[in-house]
Amino acid sequence: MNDIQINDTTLRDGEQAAGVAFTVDEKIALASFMDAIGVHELEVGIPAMGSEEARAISAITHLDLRTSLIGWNRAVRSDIEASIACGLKRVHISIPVSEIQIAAKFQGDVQGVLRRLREAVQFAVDQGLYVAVGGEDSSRADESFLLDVALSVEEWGGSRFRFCDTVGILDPMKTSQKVAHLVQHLSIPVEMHTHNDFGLATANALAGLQAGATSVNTTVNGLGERAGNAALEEVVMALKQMYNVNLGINTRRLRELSDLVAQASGCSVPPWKAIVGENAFAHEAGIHAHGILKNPNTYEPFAPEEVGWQRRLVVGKHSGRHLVSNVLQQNGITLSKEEIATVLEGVRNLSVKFKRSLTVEELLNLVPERRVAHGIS
Ligand SMILES: CC(=O)SCCNC(=O)CCNC(=O)[C@H](O)C(C)(C)COP(=O)(O)OP(=O)(O)OC[C@H]1O[C@@H](n2cnc3c(N)ncnc32)[C@H](O)[C@@H]1OP(=O)(O)O
Ligand SMILES: O=C(O)CCC(=O)C(=O)O
Repeated sequence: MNDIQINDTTLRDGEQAAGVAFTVDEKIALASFMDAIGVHELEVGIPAMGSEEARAISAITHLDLRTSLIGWNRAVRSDIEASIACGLKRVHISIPVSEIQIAAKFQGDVQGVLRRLREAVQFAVDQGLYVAVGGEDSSRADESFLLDVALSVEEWGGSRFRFCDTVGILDPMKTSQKVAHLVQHLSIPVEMHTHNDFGLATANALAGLQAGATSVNTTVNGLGERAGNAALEEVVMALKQMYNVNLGINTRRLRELSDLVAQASGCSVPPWKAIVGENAFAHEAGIHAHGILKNPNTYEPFAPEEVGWQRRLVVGKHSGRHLVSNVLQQNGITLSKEEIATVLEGVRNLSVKFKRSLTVEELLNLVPERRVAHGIS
């Protein structure tokens, strides 16, 4: 896996999450941040929406960012004209490719769909634009029809073809087979766009990359339609840690970026969220904390600092004596084995009562008074 490009679509598919609406300033701030950390390409939105959306996209095109900017379009000439009016030099043109989509949206008129696509691609190419095409619902499309569409795109001057698992129904094995088939026959790069309806978006995106795709659509925090998309932070860190692919992205700012997107979207990140969740590097359980105190590699796939986090050891219902005595020692208190056992019992009771882990102060309050008062060891 070499020369992989991240094309982040937080500002397009991410914003399509129900209830999410970024302001112009938020779109500018997010684009600038992703540019600053080295994301290669940004799908900045849908110019055909007009008004605020077009204003935000125009503003982003005027920022003179290093990252490439691409706008999302239907296979409609006026959509592409709207992209040009925003100052975009790259357009993504989407076309449904599955029977179910073509039947619902174009009354099953396959030839009409292909005609629309050809006209749109040729118009965009004639305007001197970089043209990428997305096969909407590629995963449910007939495989030979999908390949014919992609080969036609290549012939018409398109520069990239996006394989979309629009409703997130693939698993990594099937993704790999379908994407490998496309890659074998195409000269243009293939891009992955995977949805998380079965929790497999990141796994499928990686399977597609392993099968030869060289670009991948991501969103920060996995934000996006329904259950969301492949998460930027997951794809970037999996590539780095599992496949030794360094994308040149400053991963130390991923958590900060996650916070920005959570704030702008109003969608908070669950504590257990991979890479950026509050608990991603937190340890409470006795056996885990005991291991971590000896060697953090026992229960961490990589150091938290790599993504802008810090390790947290918290005392709670599942903690054991090693962690409790470690925290107490950091506060100048050394207890006997029996005393630790008593404190631990108090920790378990209080954690259940409070339904959370304890603060250090709450832990200290469980220590026999004379010990705290005199710091006796
Ligand atoms: C899988 C995806 O995520 S695709 C991206 C989806 N994103 C969005 O829809 C968000 C932004 N969308 C919008 O603001 C609006 O839908 C617009 C501006 C694009 C179009 O708005 P409207 O003209 O009001 O149409 P509406 O959204 O109700 O219906 C979609 C129309 O686009 C057509 N269409 C859908 N996909 C495509 C396509 N890839 N190429 C050409 N036409 C298409 C539909 O057939 C329908 O056309 P019709 O009006 O002739 O029946
Ligand atoms: O780019 C496309 O063709 C559609 C992308 C998309 O959002 C999807 O298929 O879910």
